[in-house]
Amino acid sequence: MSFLEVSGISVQEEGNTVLDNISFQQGEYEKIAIAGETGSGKSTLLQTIAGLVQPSAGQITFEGKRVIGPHDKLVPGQEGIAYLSQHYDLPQFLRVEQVLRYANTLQGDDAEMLYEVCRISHLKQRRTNQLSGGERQRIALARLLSTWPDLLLLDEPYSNLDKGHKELLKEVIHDITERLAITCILISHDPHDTLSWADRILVIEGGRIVQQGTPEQVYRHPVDAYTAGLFGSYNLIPADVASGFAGKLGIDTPGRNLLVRPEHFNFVSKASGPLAGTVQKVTFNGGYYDVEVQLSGISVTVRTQAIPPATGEKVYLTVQAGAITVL
Ligand SMILES: Nc1ncnc2c1ncn2[C@@H]1O[C@H](COP(=O)(O)OP(=O)(O)OP(=O)(O)O)[C@@H](O)[C@H]1O
Repeated sequence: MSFLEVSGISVQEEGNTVLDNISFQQGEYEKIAIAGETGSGKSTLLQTIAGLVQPSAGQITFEGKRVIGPHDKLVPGQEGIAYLSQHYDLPQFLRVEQVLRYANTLQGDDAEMLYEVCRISHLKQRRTNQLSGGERQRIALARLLSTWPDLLLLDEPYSNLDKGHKELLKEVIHDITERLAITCILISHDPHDTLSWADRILVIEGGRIVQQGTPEQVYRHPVDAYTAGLFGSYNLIPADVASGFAGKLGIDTPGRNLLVRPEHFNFVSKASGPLAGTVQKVTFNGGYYDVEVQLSGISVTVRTQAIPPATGEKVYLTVQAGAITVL
């Protein structure tokens, strides 16, 4: 029996298919991230798992029990699952300590540990209208966790946070999984949030899962340009120039589009560089440079942390072993 089993879930809203036959399983303590463009169905999927949206087909089982949708339940929601919405709400003008006390089902030490994990112990005497956005969010999270769920669903928790609050929330989420042993599913637009955190990433496009795998798999071997673009920049080598491009590297390709990440190109000496080109443009990005190189029939972007060649310079490139994805 899986901790969470999502089988063939579809959701219709106003005659449109928002989720289309979604299936996946989650093991206890497995960290799953969901990535996808705006409107692809990520929030709807979390809300369906939480029992807040009615599926038109399929079934969700959580810890061996079927999740009941809102049409079949007086008070929507599933015991043991907590959903932190992008649009959480706190009661106005109460002290934080009151908000937490009214929601709390935990005994003294457990409650204190939860507040410490959420980095809110120092805020208890504040009123809810005297808090920053990041502080409000951590209090909403602590209030939700005070029922001690087994599964926490986090819907874009990092959006609208400045760098400091974002880093603090990352520590909180780390401690929720490690110290409180609560399993999480997290949605984020930012590849830095998902690639470094997740055990597995589900990629959603138009309500369907188009790829799932470890962060390395979805980053290094995306199934298409959509998935590649969610996790960083890429060069698409069109099929008509692909065999000439790959041939120079000693690789046979089946005449399909190729995908290469900018950091997977290396500048090399003339003797060892099978791809010859001319630098068109150099962009400084802080920790690295993006160098646009015109090769025969195609322009590519090469990312380097070293001092870059100058515009107009003749350069030679190779691609790191195994870093070409055939689409
Ligand atoms: N209650 C609803 N009624 C009508 N359409 C809806 C409803 N809920 C969601 N949708 C539509 O379903 C699609 C998916 O919405 P959803 O919020 O799940 O996407 P998302 O991937 O979470 O987007 P975002 O990243 O912008 O939050 C959108 O086109 C949205 O307009």
